[in-house]
Amino acid sequence: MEDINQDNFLRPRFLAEFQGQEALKANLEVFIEAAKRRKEALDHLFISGPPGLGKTTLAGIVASELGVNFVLTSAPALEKPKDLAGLLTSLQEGSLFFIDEIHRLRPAIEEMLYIAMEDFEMDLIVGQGVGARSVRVPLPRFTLVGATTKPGSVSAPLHTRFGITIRINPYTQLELQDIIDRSARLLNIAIDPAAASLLAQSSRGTPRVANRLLKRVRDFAQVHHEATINLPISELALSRLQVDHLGLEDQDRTILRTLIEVYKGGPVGLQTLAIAVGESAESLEDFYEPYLVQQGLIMRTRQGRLATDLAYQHLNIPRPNAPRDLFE
Ligand SMILES: Nc1ncnc2c1ncn2[C@@H]1O[C@H](COP(=O)(O)OP(=O)(O)OP(=O)(O)O)[C@@H](O)[C@H]1O
Repeated sequence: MEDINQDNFLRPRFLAEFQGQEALKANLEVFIEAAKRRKEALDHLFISGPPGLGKTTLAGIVASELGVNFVLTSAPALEKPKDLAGLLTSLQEGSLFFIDEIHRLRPAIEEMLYIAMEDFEMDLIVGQGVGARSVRVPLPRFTLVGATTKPGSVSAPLHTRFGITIRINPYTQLELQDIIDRSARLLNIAIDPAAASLLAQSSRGTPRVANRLLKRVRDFAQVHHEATINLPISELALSRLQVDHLGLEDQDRTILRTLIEVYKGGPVGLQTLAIAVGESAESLEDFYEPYLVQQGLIMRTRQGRLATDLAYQHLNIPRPNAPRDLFE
């Protein structure tokens, strides 16, 4: 089980500690400073990007930089309008209200949020039975931060109510190396540049993965009495963790191997492939596939998923001649 407190401990609190994403940070700095000078709540902020890239971290940083309180929830936790009403009434002037997975809001909750975002008001039902009536109550001016891994699934009316839109893209190798160096300093362990570089390369462009690998490699270093995380101990740890030089783990390779060996490289439908590898279609599509596609190992086509030449090479499986080759 991951140490949650330690994860929080590694979480940057201010913009200056948030590594990489320079263009995005520079813009945010301006928006935060302007809101502070006007003594107004920041405009509603929409953050999209793959999991583990720092959406929650960034929202917390914005709250710290603004010096406002941070209220955090996620769309699946908001089952009934009263769940949202409870949180809205707990907000203070300028509060940052963070809703994770905002693409999963129920329609009734989304409608309620429109009024809260636009008019800073909320409809409350008072009384019971035939005497029940709806009264509109004012809310403090707050900033809604909506985060999602699936911006395309957010309804247009909701999306257009956000004044600031940010997309976090996967981190570069150098940015990840900086994140690993910072985390190693905080964890009080030395790391060689070559080892940091290998871990960065194996981190799938994702700080959360980088921190996880660092903590596991630290375990190997400590058990092997190494005061510094060096290249050999990192290589040993990654091979024991079955993480290869592209950052693929066992299940990633199972997906590729199934596609190649069972379905002759595809095309095969998402559902069929998901069942074959024992995953839900959603987790295959949202969690595993984006990185495999980004690395050029899988192609998404209308007919289904295809393994690329690179996938065959990566798994060291000879690619059978394509039919057209037979006629050449
Ligand atoms: N830019 C960064 N610099 C340093 N550390 C970072 C950065 N971004 C993320 N992290 C680290 O990565 C971890 C994951 O970040 P976070 O939980 O914010 O990701 P997320 O994108 O919100 O994930 P999810 O989409 O699953 O909610 C954090 O604990 C933090 O330590």
